[in-house]
Order: sequence, then C-alpha cells, then structure tokens
Amino acid sequence: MSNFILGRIKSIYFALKGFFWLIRNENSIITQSIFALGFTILGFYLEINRMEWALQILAIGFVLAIESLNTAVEKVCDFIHPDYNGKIGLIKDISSGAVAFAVFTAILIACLIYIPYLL
Ligand SMILES: Nc1ncnc2c1ncn2[C@@H]1O[C@H](COP(=O)(O)OP(=O)(O)OP(=O)(O)O)[C@@H](O)[C@H]1O
Repeated sequence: MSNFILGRIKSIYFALKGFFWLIRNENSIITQSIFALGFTILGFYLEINRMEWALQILAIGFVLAIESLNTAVEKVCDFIHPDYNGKIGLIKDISSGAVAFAVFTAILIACLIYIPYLL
C-alpha cells in the first residue's frame, strides 16, 4: 500500500516537472498562457458569470493540454528522426492540426461569452 502511495506521489512530481518545463521553455505554451492571462483579466473586467468562467477555464485548459501533447509529439519526432522526412512532417502537421481544433473551439467559446458583452 505504501508503495502505491509513493508511486502516486512520484507520478505527481514527474507531472509537475513537465508542467514547469513547458511553462519555462516552450514558446507556444508561454504564448497561449499570455492569451489565457489576457482573457482572465477580461473576464474579471466584464464580470462574466460562473458558467462563463467554467467554460473559459475549460477552453484554456483544453488548448494548453493539447498544445503540451503536440510539443511531446514534436520532441518524439525530433528524437527518433532528426533529419528531414516526409512522414515525420505529416505526423507533426497532424499533431498541430489537433491544436488547431482546440484553438477553433476556444475561439468559438470566447465569441459566445464575449460578443453579448460587447453588443
Ligand atoms: N523532420 C522533419 N521532416 C519534415 N518536415 C518537418 C520536419 N520537422 C518539421 N517539419 C515541418 O515543419 C513544421 C513545423 O515543425 P516544428 O517541429 O518546427 O514545429 P513548430 O510548430 O514550429 O514547433 P515549435 O515552434 O514549438 O518548435 C511541421 O509541421 C512539418 O510540416
């Protein structure tokens, strides 16, 4: 049982290690985090409601999580095949496509939340 708890604590430590690495080193995560901060300030300024906060937090987390997985895919690609390769290029494009899905979703959510406040 104590091994189980120790294993879980170690997993949390490794996850936090990855979390802080992404925030310190990955430009796409830093950029998305700046957008997230901007929308958080806008949310407080326009006093969006509880449900709108929930949707906004979900959209921000969704984009950052998919962006993080995209970074992991890019790192694996660069590790297993550092040279130019058509298949690696397609894998990276598909992984970036996943980010695009998440970002389009977040843009739609932002429109649904903020357009009524602007009108
Ligand atoms: N080894 C490769 N072989 C073929 N095409 C590649 C290769 N590396 C990158 N590409 C092409 O360049 C695009 C950008 O790849 P890259 O790894 O630079 O990602 P990025 O989105 O610019 O990420 P970051 O800014 O985080 O480095 C890929 O989507 C792919 O089309």
